Amino acid sequence: MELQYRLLDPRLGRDFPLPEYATTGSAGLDLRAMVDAPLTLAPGDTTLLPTGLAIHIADPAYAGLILPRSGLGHKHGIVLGNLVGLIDSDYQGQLMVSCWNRGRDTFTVEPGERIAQLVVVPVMQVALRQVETFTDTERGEGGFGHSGRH
Ligand SMILES: O=c1ccn([C@H]2C[C@H](O)[C@@H](COP(=O)(O)OP(=O)(O)OP(=O)(O)O)O2)c(=O)[nH]1
Ligand SMILES: [Mg+2]
Repeated sequence: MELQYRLLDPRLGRDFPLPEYATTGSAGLDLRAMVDAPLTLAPGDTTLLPTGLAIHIADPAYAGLILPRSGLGHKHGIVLGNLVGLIDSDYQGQLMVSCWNRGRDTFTVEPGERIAQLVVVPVMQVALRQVETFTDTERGEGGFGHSGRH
């Protein structure tokens, strides 16, 4: 599908590549930290990073998810302050990345660095209908380890 975007930072597409799928099978588009200068993130700190990009998904049957990059998350402890960012289909503002250094070392975010990734996923909006009881299932209300560990 086509996704409309607006460039909010002139460096995108000039000094830094526009978001693109790295391979034909990639699910995510990398988002860049469009900070003016290197930004130091002490262990435990969280900062909101601009991406220089706005998207308008438009169709309520889709949403965007902002996810960590696995290399940054695993090796450097750089994940998202909100764990996962949810981008509504009617959101037209700048995509922002809540960047959390959950690691033990200081991390410096460089201008234009790929800091997170955007995945567009199908979504189903539901019609809520209140009932008094549900049709029985094998699981019923069992959860949270109810089926054991192994
Ligand atoms: O990582 C994120 C998460 C959200 N957003 C934007 C897009 C999203 O559509 C909007 C609202 O997000 P959400 O509904 O998760 O936040 P909220 O705290 O409920 O804010 P609101 O009251 O604006 O819905 O903020 C981002 O840019 N980055
Ligand atoms: Mg909300």
